[in-house]
Amino acid sequence: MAADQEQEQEQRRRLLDVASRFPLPTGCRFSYGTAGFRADGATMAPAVCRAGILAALRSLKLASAAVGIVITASHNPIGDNGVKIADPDGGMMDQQWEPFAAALANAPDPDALLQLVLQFVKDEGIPLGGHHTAQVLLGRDTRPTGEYLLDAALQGINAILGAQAIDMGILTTPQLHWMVRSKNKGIKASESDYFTQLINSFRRMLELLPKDKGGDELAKKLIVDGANGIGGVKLEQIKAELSGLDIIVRNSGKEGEGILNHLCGADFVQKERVTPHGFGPEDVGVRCASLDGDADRLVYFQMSSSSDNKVDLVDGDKILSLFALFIREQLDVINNNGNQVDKSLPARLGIVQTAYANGASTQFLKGLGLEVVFTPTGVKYLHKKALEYDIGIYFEANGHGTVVFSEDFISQLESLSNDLSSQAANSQYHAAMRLMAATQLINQAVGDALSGLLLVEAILQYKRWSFQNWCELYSDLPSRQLKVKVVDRSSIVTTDAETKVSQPSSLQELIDKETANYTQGRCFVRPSGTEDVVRVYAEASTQVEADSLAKSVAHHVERLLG
Ligand SMILES: CC(=O)N[C@H]1[C@@H](OP(=O)(O)O)O[C@H](CO)[C@@H](O)[C@@H]1O
Ligand SMILES: [Mg+2]
Repeated sequence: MAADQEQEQEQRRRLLDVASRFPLPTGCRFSYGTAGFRADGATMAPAVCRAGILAALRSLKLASAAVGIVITASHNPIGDNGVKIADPDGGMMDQQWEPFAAALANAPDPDALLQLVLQFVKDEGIPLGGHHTAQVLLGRDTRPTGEYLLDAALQGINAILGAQAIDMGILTTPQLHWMVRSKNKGIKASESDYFTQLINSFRRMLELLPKDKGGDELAKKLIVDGANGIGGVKLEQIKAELSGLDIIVRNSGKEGEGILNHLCGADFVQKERVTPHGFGPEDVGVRCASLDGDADRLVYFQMSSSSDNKVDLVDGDKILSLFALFIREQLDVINNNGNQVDKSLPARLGIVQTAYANGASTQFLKGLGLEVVFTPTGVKYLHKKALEYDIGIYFEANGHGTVVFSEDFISQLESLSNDLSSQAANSQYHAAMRLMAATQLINQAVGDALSGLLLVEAILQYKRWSFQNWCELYSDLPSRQLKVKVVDRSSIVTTDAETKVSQPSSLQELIDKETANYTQGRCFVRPSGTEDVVRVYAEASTQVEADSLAKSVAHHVERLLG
């Protein structure tokens, strides 16, 4: 008993101590947004330290399963930084804990922080006190504030008795998510295990290419814009082992090549539709890809003319469409009744998008007879929805997405592959093996630009499609995104997967009225979860109309909300 009391005292002392080491600057208010806490990197230490405490508590709550902490601000400017927590399955932290995360980050002083933790631990039945262990894996991107914030996170984790922090180093965000997931599955979870899985499954995909398909081979050359972030660094490490591809990394993050996310990266290319820094007329007609600063987003582009820097863009919606076509084709081959072997693989295939998905993509996917559903913005919503299917494919238009397969589906696929293995020349067998390789290649924890890129490359080779073939799958409707600064963005409340404003109610009426003036008009507004702005999105049949619709709605937002 005395020992227990001593531990309890020690636990309290540690929490008070760490909180006093990271006082909350006055006027600072953190909210757990679309992707965790984000702000100017120099102000983030208190929030990151408290995220460390939270991650350790989460691991304690979940029977000591490994939990992850990623220190990154993704595509945001180099001065920003952020922190988010990965759950044991490698996905985003359960949203039920977000209010506690925010309350903890905003606890005004050490006493308030201690009381908050003790109350939460009691309410949630968390075994705090040193009898149980907790494990937290940490990763960070290349930002200059990363190391300092990592230290803050370590101090937060170490403030919880029994918690162990494992620094996995400088990583892409999806690498850390993959490591957390793998560790909890009992699979080897080091960086080299991650690379081995990617390289081997990519090779496997190429070995399974049909030998007798006509058409041109895909050009081997691929130029990748690494956003001067961690993705380019990692790609440089493995590119020599990616057979069948000749990868050139630009904006690779090497000294002197440029600034993280500045005039480069997936967010820049997708929003501006121009070439990133470091690309020029000599690249016309070459297939190019662009990653964001922490390499969880991927878009493709190609310059069609040397006279300007405009690009033909393949965004997340078209990557999704490519994946959907490929997976559906394999399922069709497997389930085609004309096959020699009477085996089938029933699978519910679901496509998950957000309101930012180009209307033309949704129409295209629905036209294929696929089930398409919508969620609010943010991977935490899309991923969760995708898990409801045997195979769920989700993407945000900005290039963040992946494919998830249910355990049940994978085991059925495995047993089917075994049954068919005696018929190794059979097309059914090949289709099953291709799907198996895809489940290995794609990062099922979270969207991953590197694994996504390799799956794209394998599918383009499989289909013998050029960039142009892919790009012409459908034509995007012209669209425009604007940001509006308002006094309090939280005064906008949305509903119907963010497609409608419920408050202030007059705003939706105005949006409807404006939209009705445009052919194929669609428009919605929502408060950003990562920046202090309201976002306006508009689509219409011409660029001029899309611009004009976005502008007039932005004007209403400004007028109503100041
Ligand atoms: C329109 C847009 O691109 N929004 C992005 C952006 O969220 P906002 O809540 O819109 O700021 O950052 C998120 C995190 O990276 C990403 O998931 C999301 O798609
Ligand atoms: Mg990112």
